Amino acid sequence: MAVKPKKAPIAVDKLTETQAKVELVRLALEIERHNEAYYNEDAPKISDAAYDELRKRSDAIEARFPGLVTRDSPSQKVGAVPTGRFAKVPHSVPMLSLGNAFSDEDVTDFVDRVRRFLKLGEDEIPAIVAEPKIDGLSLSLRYEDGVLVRGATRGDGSVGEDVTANVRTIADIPHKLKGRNIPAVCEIRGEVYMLKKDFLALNKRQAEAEDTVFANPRNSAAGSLRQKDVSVTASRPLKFFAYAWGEMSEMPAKTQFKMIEWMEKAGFVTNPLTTLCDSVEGVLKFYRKIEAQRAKLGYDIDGVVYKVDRLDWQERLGFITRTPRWAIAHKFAAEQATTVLNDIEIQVGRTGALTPVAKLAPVTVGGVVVQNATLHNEDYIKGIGNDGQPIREGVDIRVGDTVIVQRAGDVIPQIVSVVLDKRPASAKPYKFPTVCPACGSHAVREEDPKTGRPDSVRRCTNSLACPAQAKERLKHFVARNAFDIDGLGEKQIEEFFTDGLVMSPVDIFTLEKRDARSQKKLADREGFGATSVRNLFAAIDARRTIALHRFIFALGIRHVGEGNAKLLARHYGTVEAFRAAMIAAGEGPQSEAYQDLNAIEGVGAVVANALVEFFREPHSVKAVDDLLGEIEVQPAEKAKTDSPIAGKTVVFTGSLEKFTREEAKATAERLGAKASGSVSKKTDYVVAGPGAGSKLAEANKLGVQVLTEDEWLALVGGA
Ligand SMILES: NC(=O)c1ccc[n+]([C@@H]2O[C@H](COP(=O)([O-])OP(=O)(O)OC[C@H]3O[C@@H](n4cnc5c(N)ncnc54)[C@H](O)[C@@H]3O)[C@@H](O)[C@H]2O)c1
Ligand SMILES: [Zn+2]
Repeated sequence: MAVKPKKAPIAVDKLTETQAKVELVRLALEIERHNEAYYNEDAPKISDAAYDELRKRSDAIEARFPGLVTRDSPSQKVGAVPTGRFAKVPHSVPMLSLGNAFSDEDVTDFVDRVRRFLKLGEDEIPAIVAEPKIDGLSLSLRYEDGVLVRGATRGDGSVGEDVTANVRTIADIPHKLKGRNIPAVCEIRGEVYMLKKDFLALNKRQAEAEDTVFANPRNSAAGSLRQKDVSVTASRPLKFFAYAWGEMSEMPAKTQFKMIEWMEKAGFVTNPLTTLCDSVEGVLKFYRKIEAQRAKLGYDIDGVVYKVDRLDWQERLGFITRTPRWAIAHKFAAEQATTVLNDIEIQVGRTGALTPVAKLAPVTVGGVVVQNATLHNEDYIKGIGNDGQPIREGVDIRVGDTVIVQRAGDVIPQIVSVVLDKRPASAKPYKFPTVCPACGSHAVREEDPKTGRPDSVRRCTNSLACPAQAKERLKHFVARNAFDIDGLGEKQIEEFFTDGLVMSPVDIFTLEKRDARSQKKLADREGFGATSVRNLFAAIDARRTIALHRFIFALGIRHVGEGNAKLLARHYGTVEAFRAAMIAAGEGPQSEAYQDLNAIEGVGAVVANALVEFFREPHSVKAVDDLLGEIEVQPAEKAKTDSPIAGKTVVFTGSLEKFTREEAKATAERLGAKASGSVSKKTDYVVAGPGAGSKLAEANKLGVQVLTEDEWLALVGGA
């Protein structure tokens, strides 16, 4: 792909009014495009820092030519207009953004502005509440008579999306407010976020199942909350901090700080770092303390928010278009650094995917030395995103390039841009290999049946004999959620595989026998000893009995992640039934076995085809059978087919009091029913607890049978 070197933009103070007008329109369109990707698709195309640059330029031009500001200007708007995916909810009190401070001086200016506006005397110091700025998405929760009735996203500030059902699955969010004297109407606002460790684990599971992986915890939280299928949201580890409010029929307190204390009493989780400060020095001290703790906090924050404590003063200060005058966000500097790309290395994964990794000249980014960065795939290097649209403005990445690396939280470092001015004349576009570096077989990009475009991933076609794939499959086999053998991790597999000791899963279980006969004892190896070998054999023996779902997951079949493995285990019950069904399904899509497999709720054609493909291969079946000769697979508890609710679809709604939603769903599934998040004509029962709203109404409209919690318990036999 030809790369047009970018022209440096004209400095703001050199623009003519006509140029400024054109530039503002161009910037507005570009910002709008990024807003759409960020807020509505949860998949930003550029870094936050690059986005903020666009906005800063737009703001600077507007500051020079105030006559050019229009109602459509980015400086006048919040977020993005919601998509049609969810019902729309007008906010009775708008949900705004925050002004930014980037330096200590900006903070001093903010406090001075507040003082001037309020005409405070020299000795009158406005107390300020400092709160970490959680990097998630804001949410408004409406309680009527203490009962949660609606959850809505910010949207464009005046209209948000109705995510009530999704919100009810978040454990931090009370369905009922605690305490007496709860105002009749309370709108509590705060941030939905995901812990960094939960985000990493989720991405790992998503990658294993070849499902969407998220760029950072914020996108992951936003993408998880904004799901049409509520059970998907329920399965995601979302959390919530309360820090603000919208419509309140009465105010329970007179200051910001006391309001937060009240929210905590009412049953919300509030951020424990929140601090009441009495001077500019105080807030700046807090800022530095939080900045130092940032990497150690369990969640991502992108700054500190300062708010005037007295609510009567907040009221007087009011708003300027999209931001309050009584608050400001003091942002942290982006965790970016410039370095040189020395090489691109291709790694071959368990399913044959060729993944390029950037080898960087070591550089410290946000306190951590970075030497590798992900390059995702071939198109990414060329400057093309997953949707076929340009990324980094279409600039490709070449060995020898000077690049800007970004590390957000614990996320794998990424290359956000290339410094074209520093590109060596000799740098050539990267040629992605078309053969596997591990085995020399052809590596191809299959066509994605959904889009008709080539899949973004190039794969080695030699799935059986490719040593790289075999080794990665073994690593997967012993992983934590698979066989999880103590003392046999990636490092040992790497070693045993290279030495020909363990080439296939069964070899793990014959290791002790073979070692007894061998001249070269394991105990004599570097780094091993009699005790560690004894422990290793004991750990292997402990796994000779394994749960069916772990066994299925351990096989490392494409698209079969932990969730699917559980569904399959529950459906087939025993390893014999599973094996027989998979082989029978290989007879073709018309076969009864295939139809049965494809009909398992949550499985679908992609997974079914991957399973069939695996079991069609005699070598895979042999590997499975060899393994079964050495181990015992425990049967799974099969979903019942003779229960009164077998085959029915059930929806739980309202704040359940006799059991948790998770329990109720598990019971339903165990008894062979499907728990769904939304009511339709296909719903058989709606189980409604107190405060049930739109779903109950929908059920009544469609004539779906509605049960109380007690009636449900009677139906399932108190199970
Ligand atoms: N990369 C991209 O393409 C892209 C596109 C759009 C926006 N963005 C990023 O989004 C941000 C701008 O978006 P914004 O308008 O939502 O503003 P913002 O994130 O800068 O500030 C407002 C938000 O802060 C949040 N917040 C967290 N803790 C808070 C607290 N204690 N008190 C009050 N609010 C708190 C709220 O959700 C609130 O809506 C920037 O960081 C920008 O870089 C990036
Ligand atoms: Zn290969």
